[in-house]
Amino acid sequence: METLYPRLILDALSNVRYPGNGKNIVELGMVEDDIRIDGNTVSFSLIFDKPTDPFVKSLVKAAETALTTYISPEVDVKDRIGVKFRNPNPAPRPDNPLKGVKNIIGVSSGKGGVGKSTVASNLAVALARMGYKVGLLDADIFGPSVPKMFGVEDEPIYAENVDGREMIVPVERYGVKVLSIGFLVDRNSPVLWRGAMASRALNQLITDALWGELDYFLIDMPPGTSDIHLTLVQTLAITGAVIVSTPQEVALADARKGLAMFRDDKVNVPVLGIVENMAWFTPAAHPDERYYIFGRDGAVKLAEEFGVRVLAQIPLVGSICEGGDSGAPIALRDSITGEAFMNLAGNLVEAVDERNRALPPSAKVETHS
Ligand SMILES: Nc1ncnc2c1ncn2[C@@H]1O[C@H](COP(=O)(O)OP(=O)(O)OP(=O)(O)O)[C@@H](O)[C@H]1O
Repeated sequence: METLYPRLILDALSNVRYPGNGKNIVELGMVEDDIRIDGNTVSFSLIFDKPTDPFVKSLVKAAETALTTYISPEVDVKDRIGVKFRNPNPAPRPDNPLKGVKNIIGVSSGKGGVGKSTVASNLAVALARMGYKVGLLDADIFGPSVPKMFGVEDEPIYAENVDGREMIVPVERYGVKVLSIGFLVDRNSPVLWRGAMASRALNQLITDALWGELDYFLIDMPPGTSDIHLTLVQTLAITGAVIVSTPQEVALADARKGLAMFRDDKVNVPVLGIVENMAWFTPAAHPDERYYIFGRDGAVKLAEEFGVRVLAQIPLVGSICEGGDSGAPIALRDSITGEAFMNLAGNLVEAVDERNRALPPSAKVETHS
């Protein structure tokens, strides 16, 4: 066998490619400058970014094989390749950034404009009226309407220094702690740009905000299925999802996609139930009459199909819309409609209790970078 020298070793190792980017381990700087040669015996180290690199074992094996194949089968390198990591202890992501929060509920819809924010806002107020500690995060980048529904659009947002970290203080209204993506991302900027900004801004609203102790943390999610949903399930262990739909066919078709997304193996968020909004129209002058203008019981049938609860049927009434516009959700009032949202809150509490008894806590969705 010819005499070994470092260049020969490096030339042989340049045949080993890092899976994924196709570059060889020498040009990637993965071969440490510690090659030792003693007769036929060769030892050196390979440097990986982090211990979680999935290719550590296979690349060590490939490097051994490269030396015995391209130089000589007599090269003695087996079990002599060390492994080092540039970031041996990557800062662990906080497992649950909301330590004091018991239940995280995503309020979602397949289609825009079905009343998801109205339901989320009234549900939050109703839970607070029942005595629970409630937070509401408006994550709907396409139409952040929670600030308007709570009348806090022009409220200044303060930060408080906690242990050297600037923490955002949620606005408190009607017993609910509220923050909205609309506070951070300019509502007049184009949707595309907002999308790019949104994931970071959302993370900030979750991890850099003083949510404190909460029984229920509601998230008004964007309609449909999007990157924002992925960001949320990766940042938070969501207890369960509530799907809002009208009885209309097009809304139901989209709600079905939303249900499938939450149930997907990779997302795996339990669906707590469906809220049928605008279930019927009741004119103010004829409170006993019901007109099924968007169809009848569509969401109820969808719930049956997927084996989930109907958490509430909310009628289409002028006072719900007025409540939203005036910044005072209808659930604050003791009216028939206010009562509908109190019932929804009661049913949700039951569904969450049942879910927590039957299933282990949700886990965040892990992805490989
Ligand atoms: N049950 C209801 N009765 C009367 N008006 C309603 C009802 N539900 C929602 N609305 C009104 O419908 C409009 C849309 O509601 P909302 O903003 O809650 O929908 P959304 O699904 O969150 O929409 P987006 O996807 O744009 O965020 C609002 O003006 C709201 O006041």
